Amino acid sequence: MRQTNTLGEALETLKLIWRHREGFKFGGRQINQLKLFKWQVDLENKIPAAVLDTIDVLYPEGKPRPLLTKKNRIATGWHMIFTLQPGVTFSGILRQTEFFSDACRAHVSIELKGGFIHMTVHDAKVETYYPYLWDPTPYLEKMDLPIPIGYGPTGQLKVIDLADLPHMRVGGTTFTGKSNFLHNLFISLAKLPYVRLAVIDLALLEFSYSRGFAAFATETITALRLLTALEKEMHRRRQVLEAVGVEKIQEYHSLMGEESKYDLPYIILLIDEFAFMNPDSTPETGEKEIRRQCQSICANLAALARKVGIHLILAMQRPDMKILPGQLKANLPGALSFKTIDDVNSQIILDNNAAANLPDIKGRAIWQVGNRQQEVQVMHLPLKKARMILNQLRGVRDSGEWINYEAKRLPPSKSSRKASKTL
Ligand SMILES: Nc1ncnc2c1ncn2[C@@H]1O[C@H](COP(=O)(O)OP(=O)(O)OP(=O)(O)O)[C@@H](O)[C@H]1O
Repeated sequence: MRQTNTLGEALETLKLIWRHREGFKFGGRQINQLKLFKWQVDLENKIPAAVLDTIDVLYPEGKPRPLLTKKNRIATGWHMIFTLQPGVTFSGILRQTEFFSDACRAHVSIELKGGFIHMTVHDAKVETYYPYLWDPTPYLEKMDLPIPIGYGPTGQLKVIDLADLPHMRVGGTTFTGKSNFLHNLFISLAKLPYVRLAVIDLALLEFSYSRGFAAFATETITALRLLTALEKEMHRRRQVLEAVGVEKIQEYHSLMGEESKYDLPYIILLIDEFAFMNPDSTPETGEKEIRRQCQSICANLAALARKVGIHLILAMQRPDMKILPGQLKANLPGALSFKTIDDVNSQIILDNNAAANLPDIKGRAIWQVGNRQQEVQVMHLPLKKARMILNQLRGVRDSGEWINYEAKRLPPSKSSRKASKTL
């Protein structure tokens, strides 16, 4: 009988002997078929076993505990359903998510559905590199603002509709891929002819290539002017929608026809580094006031602008509670976090430690909406390629600034509208 070296080989051999019902040797020892079969089953059940062990530790014997009623192997890992016993609460289990993640060495999401606890353990592996390749066309039938987030464990590209989301927060320490993602986002949105972009680049993240295509500010004083113009535009749009008796920009577009997407385009505001708007990090009174106003307009836009088609993406390296207070965070429901330097930073962005435990892979991040999360690998878009794509878009689009925030003129001129439609 042959000697096996690896686990894979051992399992292959198992299949063979199962058919022929003979004993065989593994590592020099005679293993009986039944033992090996049990070993395979144990391996398969490693995750549910880790979850049950964690429950044993968290809910000592004799005390009420969640009871496993169903487990299924799914493409991305395991899905388990638990019944809630009297004395066990959903929020109590949710608070223990980190323990389950640690025990399974995988991301765990927990939800309450129909009175049952649904736990999903994502133990599938994510590939380490994907180049930027993005065509929004197949998504436009169902989505207004499709954006690619990254590839998940199944090798599927996670695409979301920013129009539904409606705002996002992006975190992660330096050199992990945050800027790359923002360029992904910018270029992907620039491909949509009924989108206008605004960038506040306080971190000087090389967004200067977007000048003339997007409204652009690199200092807090110009950022304040830009934000003020956007806030006015938000109020103007609310009146426009009110006048025709609709509540949301989508209803306006469907009532007034495709053409109206160019009269009332979506506006996406991208801010990096949002923490530079913290008034407490400057001693100058004048600058403090500018930052305070910037922050307050951002909070207003996050709370009120989604229905009128203005969407925010706020990126930050080291957020704190002052820069991302609970209310603002609640209004930015989509979160993408690259690796953070510690649990505290991960907690601020995601409300859990998942981003601190990410592997050291550039472009690897956690995508989270509510308590659903998944690990993704963001596509790599080198700056040179971003510049090249934008230059091609400039060729078919009006390259004049669509928003003259100094003069507070909005929305884009007729000429830019005509040019956009040819894209
Ligand atoms: N998705 C990705 N795939 C492969 N490489 C990536 C990816 N994202 C970023 N990189 C590479 O990792 C390095 C850091 O990326 P990036 O500048 O985006 O990080 P960052 O976190 O924004 O850093 P900083 O805040 O200092 O600008 C770059 O060399 C970039 O080319």
